[in-house]
Amino acid sequence: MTHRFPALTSEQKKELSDIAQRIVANGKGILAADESVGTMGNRLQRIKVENTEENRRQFREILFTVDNSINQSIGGVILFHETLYQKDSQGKLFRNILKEKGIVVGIKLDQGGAPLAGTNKETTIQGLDGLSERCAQYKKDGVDFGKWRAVLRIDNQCPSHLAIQENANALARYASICQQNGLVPIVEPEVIPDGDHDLEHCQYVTEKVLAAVYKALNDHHVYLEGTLLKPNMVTAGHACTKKYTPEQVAMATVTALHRTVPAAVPGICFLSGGMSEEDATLNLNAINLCPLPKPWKLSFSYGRALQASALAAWGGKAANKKATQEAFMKRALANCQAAKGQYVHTGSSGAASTQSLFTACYTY
Ligand SMILES: O=P(O)(O)OC[C@@]1(O)O[C@H](CO)[C@@H](O)[C@@H]1O
Repeated sequence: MTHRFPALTSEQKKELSDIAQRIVANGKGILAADESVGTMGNRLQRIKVENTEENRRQFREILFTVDNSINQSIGGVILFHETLYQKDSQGKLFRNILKEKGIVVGIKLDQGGAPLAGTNKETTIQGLDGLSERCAQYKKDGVDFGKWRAVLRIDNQCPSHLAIQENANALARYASICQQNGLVPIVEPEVIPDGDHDLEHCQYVTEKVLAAVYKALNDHHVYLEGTLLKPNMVTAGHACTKKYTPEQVAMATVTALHRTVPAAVPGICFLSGGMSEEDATLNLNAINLCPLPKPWKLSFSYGRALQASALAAWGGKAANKKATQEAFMKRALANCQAAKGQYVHTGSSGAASTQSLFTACYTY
């Protein structure tokens, strides 16, 4: 039996649960700034900026050197490997800038998709080989949490039983390896919004996926108090003609979570999945106001929905630093309010904040 061979000591458990709780304390959420080089290239292309290491560094320097009060709304930042070792223009490591603000540093650990033969173009995620060594090195380099994104698609015969089981098992194996190395695993099974399915179908699939993930985490003896979940909100497919209110999205989302995610999990930080910045905030706010039991913190781990206005304001020009930081701060604050169910939409959002950020088949 498991209790005879404990996976973690009580000190290790305490460290993990302290880290997880710090990240989501008081309405704080996560800035997902872990775009791979290719994904960042797509973002920069839209604002006509070349995808060089220096341009990626410059944009991220602007985000990370925002006023210290950002630590009231951002508890953690997920970095890509390259960014973890980059410095600001004064020669200070980004990770130290973040830590001095009291922000927990995280790292993307998955290494992209591989096809699952015999399925309708489904994938599993790679990166388990050598993961323990990578985690150990990252921990030494000041990282306290990891992220692994599994992608599941709703389509003809999808997600298949194989894709659900395989991705759940990889997420659980990753989570176990992270915890052995002192990193809190962010477990991200994303049901992507591609397709014309309705809200009810997304809820059905999301429940199946989350139930499989928590079964696998239990099988792998993962300490749930030292994890965070990063799921999709339950929404209709991007091409669905029927539109749903934030309250309907919230009810479907919290129902799915309530049925599948144990109360031992300290926080659920949603991904934004191509929603506009404003929709991501309004939906999060409605989720926190949803009249169902909510034993976990319900917060955000947004990539696009925290950076779209900031990227548009920057446009690759150092002179736009102030406007960029203001745009970022505004979204961070709005989402922190939404994580407490206190966001009030004023109607004064900039154009960029209401634009859909959807990318078809957003796989890596
Ligand atoms: O959906 P969003 O909020 O833009 O991004 C969610 C996310 O998991 O997907 C991206 C691709 O892996 C990551 O950069 C990011 O952490």
